[in-house]
Amino acid sequence: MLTNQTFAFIGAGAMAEAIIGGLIRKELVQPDQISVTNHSDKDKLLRLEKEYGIRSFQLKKTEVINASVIILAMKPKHAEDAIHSIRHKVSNEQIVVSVMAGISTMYMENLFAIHPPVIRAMPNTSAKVGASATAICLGSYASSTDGRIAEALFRSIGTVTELAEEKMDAVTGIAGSGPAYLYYMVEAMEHAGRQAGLREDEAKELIIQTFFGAALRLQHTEKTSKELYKEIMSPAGTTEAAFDVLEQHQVQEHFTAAIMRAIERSKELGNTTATPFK
Ligand SMILES: NC(=O)C1=CN([C@@H]2O[C@H](COP(=O)(O)OP(=O)(O)OC[C@H]3O[C@@H](n4cnc5c(N)ncnc54)[C@H](O)[C@@H]3O)[C@@H](O)[C@H]2O)C=CC1
Ligand SMILES: O=C(O)[C@@H]1CCC=N1
Repeated sequence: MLTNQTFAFIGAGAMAEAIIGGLIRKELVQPDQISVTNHSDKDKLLRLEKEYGIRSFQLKKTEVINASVIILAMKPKHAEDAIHSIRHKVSNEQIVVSVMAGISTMYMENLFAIHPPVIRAMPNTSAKVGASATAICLGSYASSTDGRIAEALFRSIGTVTELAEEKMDAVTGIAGSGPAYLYYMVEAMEHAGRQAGLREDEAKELIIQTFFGAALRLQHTEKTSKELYKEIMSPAGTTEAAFDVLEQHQVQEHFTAAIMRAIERSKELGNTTATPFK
């Protein structure tokens, strides 16, 4: 499904690179199927060309963007400017895939001069190692074939769930931002390891396997998350001692509130009013 497609990334930041890196690593897409541009950082484009063997291009010099799939990977606040700058370079035969947090398919559709199929996606940076949890939803002009192409793109870098658009903000707060919460917890484990005398490399190996093991266990059991952590707690043991501190500081309540704030922020990012193309 991907062998006949070509991909142009508009935006060459962390997320674009994670997707490009993942695609190339899986070898389902060849480097010559991928091109990339950004706003102004030529050095970054040169590095991407060198590291991944892909091609970079300048929007100004290009009439129609030369790709069957165009991936919008700029910050949400740049969505309007970016779409304005490409709207005459896109045809209805090209699929526009956006990974921007909060930005709705209708908002993007209104900014184009024509009606290209638009697909909103929310991947995460684990794409780089082929393990993103991505959700996608289809805009009003996207056909099921367009959806299958987008699904194949993201399936090559992890799992894909197709959802109703109103669920995309929840996905963004949980899975888009999700790896950051886990890395923050890893950082806490690293701090504790250091304080307790573990070398950095020793701690790292233990922490990574602990995360891997917990994820695998979760995947292969019917037990709830509560049952799983209760299973680890011996009466008056070490885990219970740790949970006493977590509960004393209401860590879970605060964590839930933090994730709800991310979901709310995704909605806020989408609450921009753009000037529709006339
Ligand atoms: N970083 C992450 O973990 C995730 C990010 N996203 C979404 O991906 C998008 C990009 O995020 P990051 O890669 O983190 O941002 P970033 O700031 O690292 O990269 C943004 C890129 O867009 C380019 N850009 C801005 N305006 C442009 C224009 N008019 N034309 C061409 N290029 C333009 C910039 O030059 C830069 O290369 C955001 O909308 C974000 O919501 C989605 C899921 C996860
Ligand atoms: O922080 C952000 O806005 C982006 C969206 C999801 C992950 N990173």
